[in-house]
Amino acid sequence: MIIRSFLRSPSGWASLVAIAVLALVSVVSWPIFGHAATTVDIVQSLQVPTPQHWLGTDQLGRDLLARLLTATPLSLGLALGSVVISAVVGIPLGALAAVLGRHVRGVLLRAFDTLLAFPGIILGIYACVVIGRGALGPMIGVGIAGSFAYARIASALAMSVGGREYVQAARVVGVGRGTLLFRHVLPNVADALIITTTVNISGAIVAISGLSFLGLGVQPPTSDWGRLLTDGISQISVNPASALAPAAAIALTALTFGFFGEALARATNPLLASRQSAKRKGRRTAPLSVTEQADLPGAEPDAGAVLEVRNLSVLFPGPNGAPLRLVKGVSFRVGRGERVGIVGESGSGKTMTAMAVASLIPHPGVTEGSILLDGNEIGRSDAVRRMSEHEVATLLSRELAVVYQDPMSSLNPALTIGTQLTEAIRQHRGMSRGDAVRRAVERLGEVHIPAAGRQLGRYPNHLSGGMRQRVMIAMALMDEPRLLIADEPTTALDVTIQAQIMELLAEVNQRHDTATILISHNLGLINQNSDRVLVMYAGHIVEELVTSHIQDARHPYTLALLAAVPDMTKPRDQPLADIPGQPPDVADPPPGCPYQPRCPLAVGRCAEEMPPLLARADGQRVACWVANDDLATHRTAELSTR
Ligand SMILES: Nc1ncnc2c1ncn2[C@@H]1O[C@H](COP(=O)(O)OP(=O)(O)OP(=O)(O)O)[C@@H](O)[C@H]1O
Repeated sequence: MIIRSFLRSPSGWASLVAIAVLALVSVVSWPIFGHAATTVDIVQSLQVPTPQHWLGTDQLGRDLLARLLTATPLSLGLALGSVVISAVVGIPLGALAAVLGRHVRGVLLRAFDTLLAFPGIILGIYACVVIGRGALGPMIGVGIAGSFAYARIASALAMSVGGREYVQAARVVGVGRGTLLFRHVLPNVADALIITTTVNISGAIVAISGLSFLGLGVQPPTSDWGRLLTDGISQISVNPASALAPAAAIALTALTFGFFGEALARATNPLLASRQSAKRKGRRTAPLSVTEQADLPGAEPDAGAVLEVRNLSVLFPGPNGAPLRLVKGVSFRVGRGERVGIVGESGSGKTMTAMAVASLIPHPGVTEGSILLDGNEIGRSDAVRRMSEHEVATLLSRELAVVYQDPMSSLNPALTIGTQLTEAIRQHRGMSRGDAVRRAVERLGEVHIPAAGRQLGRYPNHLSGGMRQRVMIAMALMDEPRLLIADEPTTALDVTIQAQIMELLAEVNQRHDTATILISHNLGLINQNSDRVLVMYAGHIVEELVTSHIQDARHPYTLALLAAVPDMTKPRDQPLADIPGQPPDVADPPPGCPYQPRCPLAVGRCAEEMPPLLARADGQRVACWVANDDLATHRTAELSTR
C-alpha cells in the first residue's frame, strides 16, 4: 500500500531511480573507475572534454568523470553519517524536553531555537578546528548542528501527538506505553521525521561539500564533491565542466533526497495521500440518581451506583504560581444504566469534571477528592485509594469509555478502522484476532454502519463525520463499558446527523444498560437526552434537576439557559434570548456566588458568600441564596399548614 502510493507519485519513482543510481555508482565506481581516477598522466594535463575524457582532465591528467564518480561513496557516506549523528543526538534530546517540567522544557526549547539559528557550516568549521582537517570534523560538526532541528521537531511532535484525543482514547482503553508509542505516536510523527531526515541529508551534502570546498574537509589525495569543486574552480576558465559537474552532482543529489522525503511522507500518511488525490480529482452517537451532596465524603459507597464523585476538585498552576481551582468540590452519582447530562457555558468545568473521572487530566493539572468507579476508588488521593496505578488503568479500560467531540481528532489517521476497533480488546481481554474482528463487525452493525466488514480496512479519512462518530461509539462499546462519557459528541456534526447520533446513544443505553454522562452547552439537547441534569457554572454544580421536571428549575442561571433554548413556538421575528455578561475569569473569580455579577435576582449576600448546594423536597438541589430563601419560606409555609 505504502509502496504503491509512493511509486504512483512522479517525484517518488524519479527520486527512487536517482537514489538507486547513486547507490549503484557508490558500489561500482571504484572497481570500474578507480584506476582512471588515480592514474597520473602529466601529458594529458588540463584537457577539455573529449570522447576519451567526457569531462576533461585535472592538472595531473586524471580523468575528471572518473574522479567525480569515485567521489560519490565518500560524499554520500559523510552526509548519511552526519544525519545518523543528528538523529541519534536530536531525537532523544527532543523526547526528553517533552517529558520535562514546564520551566526546564521552556529553557531547553529556547536553547534549541537559538542553536538552530546557528548555520551548520559554522559548527562544522569549529569541529574542523577542534578535530582537525579531514572527513571526520565536517561530519561530526554538521551532524551536531542538524541534531537541533531533530530535537525541536521531536519535542513538538511528542507533545502535540501525545495530547491528541486518539492517544488519550487509547490510554483510556488500556493500551500499553510501548504500543502507544509505536502504533499511535510514531506513525503519526513518522512523516515529519522522514522529511527532517531527507532535508538533513540534502543540507548535509551541501554543508560538507562546502567545508571541503573551503579546504577544511576532505584532504588530497582523497576527494569528495566539494574538494573536486575547489579544483574545478581553479580551472573554470579553461574547462567550465570541471566546476559545473561537481556543483551539479551536489545540487541534484540534494534535490533527489528532498523529493524522496516528500513522496515517502505522502505515502506513509494516508491523510496527506487522500488530500492529494482529492486535489487531483478537482474535489474540493429508570431514573437516574445523580446527587450533589455535601455529606457524601465518608459515606458508604452506593451499591447501585456506577460512579460516585465526592468533593472533586481540579487544580492547575495559575499565572502567578498560585493554583487555579477549575472544578470546585463537585459531588454527584451516576446509577447503573442512567443518563446524566452536564450543561453549562464554555469554561464552566464540564470537560474537566469528566476528564478527572476518566483519569485524563493533562499535566500539570491535579485532582483532589474521591472518585468511586463501581465502588473502587480511582481518585488521585493515595490515602484512600487501595488500587495500584496499573489496576486503576485496567479498571478504567474495561468499565469506562469516552466519545469526544471531534471524531477526526479522536481516531488515529494512520490506522485502519479495524485495527483501532480490535487493538484494545485484543490487548486487555486477550481476544483472538478472529473474535475481535467478529465483535468489531457486530458493533459496527449496532451503530448502523452499512457493510460493516468492508469498513474495517478503511482509514478514518475515508468516512464522513457522522460515520466517524458512529465508529467512535462502536469503539467505545467494544468492551461493553458500564459508563460512557460523551463530551459534546455532536458539536462537530450537522443537525440531522446530531439527531441520529443522539438516537444511537439512547439505543446503546437501552441495549447494553450503559450509564452515560452527556456533556453539552445546549440545555435543550441535554433535556431531551438525559434523565437528570447537572448545571455547572464557574467550576461549581449550581443546580441538579430531573429533566422531566425541568420546568421546576430555580437557579437564575438554569432559568437563563432555559430561556436561551430555541423554541419553535415563539414568533420568528423574536430574537433568541442570550445571557448578558461573561462567565468570570477563573484566575480572578468574584467574591460570593460566581453568577452574582450577571444575576438579575442578586441580593447583598450573593456578593459575600458562596451559597451551599441545598436539597429541595423533590430531589432537586440548588445553590442560590434567593432560591434557598424561597425554599425556607416554602418549608415554613408547609409546616404552618400542617
Ligand atoms: N489544559 C488546561 N490547562 C489549564 N486550564 C485549562 C486547561 N483546559 C481547560 N482549562 C480551563 O479550565 C476551565 C474549565 O474548562 P473545561 O474545558 O472543563 O470547560 P467546559 O465547560 O468543558 O468548556 P467547553 O464547553 O468550552 O469545553 C476553563 O477556564 C479553561 O480555560
